Amino acid sequence: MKFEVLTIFPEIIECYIKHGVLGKALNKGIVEVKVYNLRDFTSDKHKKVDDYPYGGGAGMVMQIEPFYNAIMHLKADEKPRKLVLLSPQGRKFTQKLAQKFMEESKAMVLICGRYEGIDERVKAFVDEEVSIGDYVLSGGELAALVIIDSVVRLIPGALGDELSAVEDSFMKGFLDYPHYTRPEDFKGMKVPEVLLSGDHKKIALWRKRQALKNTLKNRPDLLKNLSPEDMRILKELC
Ligand SMILES: COc1cccc(Cn2ccc3ccc(-c4cc(N)[nH]n4)cc32)c1
Repeated sequence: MKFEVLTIFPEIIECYIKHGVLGKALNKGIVEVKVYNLRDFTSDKHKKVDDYPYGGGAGMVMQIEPFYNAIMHLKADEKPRKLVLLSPQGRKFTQKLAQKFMEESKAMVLICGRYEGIDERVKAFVDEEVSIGDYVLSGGELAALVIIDSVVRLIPGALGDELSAVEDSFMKGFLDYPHYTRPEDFKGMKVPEVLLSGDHKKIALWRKRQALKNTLKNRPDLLKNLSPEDMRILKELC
């Protein structure tokens, strides 16, 4: 899968993708990430990318021309790609949308604005406008990295442990269970006995109960379409 990122801060993307799961996926050739500096698609000597908003108001707005020139440059190879604009006003990004992007797109262009946003006319050239949450970031780069990271984790072979992607919380419709590792006793804080029992059936049940308990407490909105068994466990918790 190929990601092409349009930004005025390429170093934000380049620094992050070298590490962790993404770094391994890049080294395996499962993923390719190309970053384009929008300033390279300007036509003035100052490489200007923003201007004052028509109609007045605080801050600056990013001009359409660099985005248009960059998008046309990418489209010149006539290969299919999904163009995604990051924005606080976009469609909410979820694990389900990450799965959809992974399944449907061989290549994605992630368009990152800055300042108070970008000229509305850029939206005529994109397929999706996506928000990663109900809060305002300083630009689209972090949102682009969230999308790249969560989509890459779903690509078969990317994690090296197929179970991880499948087991990831949200895939099952509720939050994750608690995790523990050595030491067994840290300043009197002990690992739950059941996890030391070796009884895999008991451990699986304990983990399911804990996951449902966590979900009921922090994200009851996720508790939809539960299986009869999960519903039974949930009722015991209430
Ligand atoms: C457009 O409305 C804005 C109003 C005030 C500031 C900003 C800053 N900003 C610029 C480009 C940009 C791209 C994405 C995001 C963003 C995405 C999510 N989920 N939160 N924030 C924020 C961005 C934008």
